[in-house]
Amino acid sequence: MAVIETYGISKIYNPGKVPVPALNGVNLTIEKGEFTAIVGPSGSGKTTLLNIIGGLDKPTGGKAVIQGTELGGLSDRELVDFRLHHIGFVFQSYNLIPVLTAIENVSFVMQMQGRPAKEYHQKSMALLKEVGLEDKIHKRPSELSGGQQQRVAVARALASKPDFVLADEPTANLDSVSTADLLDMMLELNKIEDMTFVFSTHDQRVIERARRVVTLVDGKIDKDEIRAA
Ligand SMILES: Nc1ncnc2c1ncn2[C@@H]1O[C@H](COP(=O)(O)OP(=O)(O)OP(=O)(O)O)[C@@H](O)[C@H]1O
Repeated sequence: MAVIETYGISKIYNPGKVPVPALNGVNLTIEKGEFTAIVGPSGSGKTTLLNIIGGLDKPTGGKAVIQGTELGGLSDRELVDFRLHHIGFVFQSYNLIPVLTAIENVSFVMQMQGRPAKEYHQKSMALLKEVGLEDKIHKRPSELSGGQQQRVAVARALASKPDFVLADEPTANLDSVSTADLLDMMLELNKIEDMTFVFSTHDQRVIERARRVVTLVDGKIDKDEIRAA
């Protein structure tokens, strides 16, 4: 079963009198274990598509199916619960909780899922080790570099044992060394854990390392390239 399927997704924003078309008939299937970049010019619909796949926004037409569940068939409450258990989110601005330490930020999702304290503490330690931050577990976000904060964000995304990780411009605020390190880490998690990653990016160095590159132009898929591993 595919992890992500979209069928004829369209999205028209209606902020004022003039409707703004953002997506126009997007059909996309992403299988488990893919490492896919969504690219395209500014305004081509990348964030809108990721928000719809992540159940953060609803399409005007068409449907998004995640691991066999059609998101449009869920109530708002069910959708919140579905996101918590099925999708890991990474944002360009990291979105860590400032007053919590690295380990508390990672544990938070598992606490919300109602997992026992012992389990989430051990799991958070293991995840922070996996992203190379075992010596920073008690640091708050303000005490970490941008690259380190984004590593915590990836560890947090993985904590929910998601079906896939969705990342909107994850390297937008990182320097080139941190970008390369983050990509190495994501590729390693992809290889070792078969974790599916879908991310939007403008960064050519990130695009070069994707295994599949889906290009959006004016809200439509213009190109879909699969690269040899
Ligand atoms: N909340 C909104 N209200 C109105 N129009 C919006 C809204 N969000 C996005 N749009 C419009 O929808 C279109 C697609 O925007 P989107 O942010 O998905 O593109 P993008 O490819 O992610 O762009 P960027 O690379 O600049 O982040 C654009 O024309 C944008 O102005």
